[in-house]
Amino acid sequence: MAKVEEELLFMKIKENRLVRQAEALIPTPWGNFRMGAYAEDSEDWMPHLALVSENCDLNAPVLTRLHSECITGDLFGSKRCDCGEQLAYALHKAAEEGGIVLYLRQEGRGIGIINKLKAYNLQDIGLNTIDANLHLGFEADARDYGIAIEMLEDLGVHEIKLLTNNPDKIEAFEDSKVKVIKRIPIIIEPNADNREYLRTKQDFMGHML
Ligand SMILES: Nc1nc2c(ncn2[C@@H]2O[C@H](COP(=O)(O)OP(=O)(O)OP(=O)(O)O)[C@@H](O)[C@H]2O)c(=O)[nH]1
Ligand SMILES: [Zn+2]
Repeated sequence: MAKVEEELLFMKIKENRLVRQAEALIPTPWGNFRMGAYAEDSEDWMPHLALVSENCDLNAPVLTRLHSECITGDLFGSKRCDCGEQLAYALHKAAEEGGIVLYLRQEGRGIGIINKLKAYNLQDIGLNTIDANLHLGFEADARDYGIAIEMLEDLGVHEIKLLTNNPDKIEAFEDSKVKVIKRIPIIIEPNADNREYLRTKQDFMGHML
């Protein structure tokens, strides 16, 4: 690609920033949150969501969770992973001490629900969560956390206490204006169905479990 074309493309990418399209008060079992929906355009049906608890001080270091969508775990309580319980815990902590839960539309570590279901079938015949992704022609983890940084910048957050066990999420903030001043673990008791999955995250993805 010619240099000028490259620069134009770069400018275009930079222009396509997420915009808070709408927001509203959402009372939950854990407490009241303001939910903001972020997308590049208002027709987007899958915007990323920011849930900011009503007691959140955006000027202080904010307890923050980056939660990637997992419809099987978050909505239907699938025991194949720890997502549903992690989401409930994050909302509870955010409501308790003031905080933000970013609900990122990166289902299946960025491969989408159709491919995640295919990956589950491969796991049922012996592949682990990483190899199943690779077998389908994807990266082990196809997520990009730049969206989360954009959302936090929009909210005026400068420092966060990140609720995670995933080193990639911490690394994603290294060159950003938003600084991770602390990591808070989010450990869910394993069950018979997710024990192997959690072990793979620990042994091969560097998760601090
Ligand atoms: N491709 C694929 N995705 C999975 C599988 N199990 C869970 N997921 C997805 O993994 C993602 C879990 O992400 P997060 O809840 O952000 O957590 P994490 O990356 O494990 O890191 P933590 O912050 O430590 O919880 C969700 O998008 C799930 O849909 C699997 O076996 N295969
Ligand atoms: Zn899950």
